[in-house]
Amino acid sequence: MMTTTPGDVLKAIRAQSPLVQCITNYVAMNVSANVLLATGASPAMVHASEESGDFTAVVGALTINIGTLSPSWVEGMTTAINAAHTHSKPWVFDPVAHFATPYRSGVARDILSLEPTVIRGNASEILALSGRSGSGKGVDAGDAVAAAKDGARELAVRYKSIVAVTGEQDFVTDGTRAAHIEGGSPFMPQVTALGCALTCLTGAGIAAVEDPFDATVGVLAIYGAAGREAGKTADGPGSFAWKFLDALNALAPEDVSAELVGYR
Ligand SMILES: Nc1ncnc2c1ncn2[C@@H]1O[C@H](COP(=O)(O)OP(=O)(O)O)[C@@H](O)[C@H]1O
Ligand SMILES: Cc1ncsc1CCOP(=O)(O)O
Ligand SMILES: [Mg+2]
Repeated sequence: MMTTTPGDVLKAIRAQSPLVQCITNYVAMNVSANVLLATGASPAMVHASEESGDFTAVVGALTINIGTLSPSWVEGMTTAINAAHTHSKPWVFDPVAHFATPYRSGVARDILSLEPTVIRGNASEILALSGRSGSGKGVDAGDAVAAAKDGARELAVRYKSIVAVTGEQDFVTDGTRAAHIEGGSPFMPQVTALGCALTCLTGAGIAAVEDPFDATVGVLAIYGAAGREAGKTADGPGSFAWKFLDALNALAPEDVSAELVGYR
């Protein structure tokens, strides 16, 4: 049984409103900030190396996303991750399309070697990160979550991380424990940067709750529940996007745990 339920994670985020430093990408900045605010957390997009490490010292958690990379951003990321280690702050890594170019792959490897608290990616990203071949198309997944489970377990052990693989049904593991999370909506992959925003929200979870495994499972369940709710009345990706923010905001803690279908 989980010591901290997904409903507890939602309550903790709302009660503490943790400050989350999101070093994300140009596409995801606005939607990620809105997702954090709607859920009850406090986002800040601070990425310049001149200040990123100083900022990490005062946040609840840091999130790193390589969606729109450049050398100056990588410097900002590295500075922030080093500060996270110095100040014992948990951090999340989102390896967006890391297999797409040699530059991206190299940066992802370097970041991974710093042992993120949580790695969150779609099935194609996690498959490729574990050294298996997949069929990702840029930032979009082309593989099923089930295909990435073995790789996720291996990555979790190798990097001492929690690994979250998302898709139609999500999978989370720390190498020993594992959970499956349902919910969401087929509109979710049709709205850009909802995965990136989930990575930022995972930062809020690990800032608010002690156990990063329970925190990650809880955040995925919150997302799944809000996605399911918004999908009930959405007419397409456009109305889904705003209904999803409203659903995150309106979510009741007692309605979150239904998304959690397997935990051991
Ligand atoms: N077909 C689907 N049905 C329901 N939920 C989905 C589906 N595809 C993705 N999701 C949800 O969308 C969110 C983002 O996941 P995903 O699309 O895998 O990330 P990314 O945008 O990084 O590729 C997750 O909460 C996931 O559960
Ligand atoms: C379209 C795009 N291009 C570079 S980053 C990005 C956003 C990807 O967002 P997500 O991984 O959440 O689909
Ligand atoms: Mg993504």
